[in-house]
Amino acid sequence: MDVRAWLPPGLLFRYVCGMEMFHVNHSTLFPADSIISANSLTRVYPMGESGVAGLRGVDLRVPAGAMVVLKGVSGSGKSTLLALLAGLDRPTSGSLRVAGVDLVNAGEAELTDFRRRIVGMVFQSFNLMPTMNVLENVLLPALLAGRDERASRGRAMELLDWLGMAPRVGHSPAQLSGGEMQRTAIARALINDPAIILADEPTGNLDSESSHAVVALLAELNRIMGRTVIVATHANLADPYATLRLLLTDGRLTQPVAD
Ligand SMILES: Nc1ncnc2c1ncn2[C@@H]1O[C@H](COP(=O)(O)OP(=O)(O)OP(=O)(O)O)[C@@H](O)[C@H]1O
Repeated sequence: MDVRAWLPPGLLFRYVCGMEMFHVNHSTLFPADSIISANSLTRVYPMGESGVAGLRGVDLRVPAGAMVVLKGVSGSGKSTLLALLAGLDRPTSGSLRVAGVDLVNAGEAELTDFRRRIVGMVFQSFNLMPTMNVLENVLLPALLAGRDERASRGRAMELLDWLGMAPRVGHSPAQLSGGEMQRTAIARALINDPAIILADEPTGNLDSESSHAVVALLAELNRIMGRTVIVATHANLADPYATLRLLLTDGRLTQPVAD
């Protein structure tokens, strides 16, 4: 599905022609190197005597500007890997560099800064703040990052407008459909202009039409706006857009397929 069929009329022109908020092509910021590189990455969750292995030695290179589709059955380690890439969790052993940041040795302040500026996350369960309206949810990461409120409000409105959410900015999450909640979450993920979008089962709670729209949107963020996108999913919807397909099996990467 082409996102153009889904974008509100009139917005496509501004979007394709380069709105001010999408002027950075991040693939040019990390030209020579992989934006993600991991060696022997492991994560063992403390439990019982031996612990539970979430990842068992993952080697990974992701070129800047890639559209990665990460698959694997339930429990294979997809969420574990995304949490490490997002700096939400630390590996037990191995090395991990994302956008030039050493996520194994980074201090807490550097990690917080990394989470705020480098990555944007989209979750299956949306994770919107129920007491905040749509605009406030989108603004939150910008305010936490210490950005100018007035400028951020303008950017949030542009993003929400682009995502067809302008009529809903004052609504609370409980008043939204699943697709609208996910579009709000995508706007929130983009507010700090991250180089990398990490999406963990972003269509898991959506109907078929909204699922297609969200996947197409992520693909457009990759293709037109140069974001590196990693989508963990059971579904096949994102496959046609992938430039790199990865399969996790029991905590190990198997069958990396580059197009
Ligand atoms: N906090 C935790 N404590 C203990 N074990 C965990 C924890 N999180 C994940 N695991 C275990 O690590 C392994 C990988 O889990 P993970 O959630 O990464 O898989 P997944 O592929 O994302 O699964 P799903 O598709 O169901 O979300 C599983 O065996 C899981 O039980």
